[in-house]
Amino acid sequence: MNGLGNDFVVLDARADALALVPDAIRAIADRKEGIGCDQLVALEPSTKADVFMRIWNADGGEVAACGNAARCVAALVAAEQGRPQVSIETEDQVLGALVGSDNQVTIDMGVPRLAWNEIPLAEPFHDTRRIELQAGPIDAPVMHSPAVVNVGNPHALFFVDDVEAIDLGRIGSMLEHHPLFPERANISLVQVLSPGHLKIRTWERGAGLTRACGTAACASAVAAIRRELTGRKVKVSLPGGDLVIEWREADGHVLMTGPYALDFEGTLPEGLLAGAGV
Ligand SMILES: N[C@@H](CCC[C@H](N)C(=O)O)C(=O)O
Repeated sequence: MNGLGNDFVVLDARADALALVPDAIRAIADRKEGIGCDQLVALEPSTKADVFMRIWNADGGEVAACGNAARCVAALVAAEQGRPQVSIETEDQVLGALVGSDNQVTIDMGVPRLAWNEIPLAEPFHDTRRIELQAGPIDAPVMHSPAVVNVGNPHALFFVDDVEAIDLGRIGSMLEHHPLFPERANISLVQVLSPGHLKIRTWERGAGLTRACGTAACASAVAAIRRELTGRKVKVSLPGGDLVIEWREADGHVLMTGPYALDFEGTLPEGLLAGAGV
């Protein structure tokens, strides 16, 4: 499946438990030898929600949130259950979802975490709207003072004049592994096009440059709203398409709305996992 080009292999492990080791995940995610995806997702039984969604990045590391995959999984479960409202448990929280008849899915991503130790950062910062971090030559940093937000996973958001002018592919890994981020971080460039419209590009932790990152869109909107650059509802344009993000005033929840797509349905090719330790 994919959400705006952020692609996933979704495995149904509800009847038969899966024991995937990182080598197996990397083998499936490999774009040359395997199926190829940004994230691998397993559907598991849940006692708290309609389904449990386990998520691994292409590098084999397990993570607690994936906005685009949540829309895809919500659409699958809603079709199975024959109702538009479903819930998804993750390692982080239970997400509510509403699947529309127009291919659009809204996910309630919960309340963003903003304190330095919730991101987490390696050292205290009182104001996470802007933290001290410079990227580029010391005397002329091209990127500096990112906002940081956790929406189930850690994000650093660099506000820039033009997201296309920076070679994110070159500096993304270095920023992802910056010592300020003890759990590493997803790195985004954010451009304010208008008070209702952001444009972003994201280097994903454990996956690299992506066509779209749902949690990055949520984190970017939260950061822009905290800096009073936009209203509480914004369109976020990503290389793969658009999402609408609302940070609801009443309860502080972030709502993400966007499409999903089913690319292919079948079984894993035989031999793909041979020698991968499954
Ligand atoms: N593609 C996802 C985010 C996947 C996890 C992320 N790379 C992390 O390590 O936290 C999305 O759409 O949110």
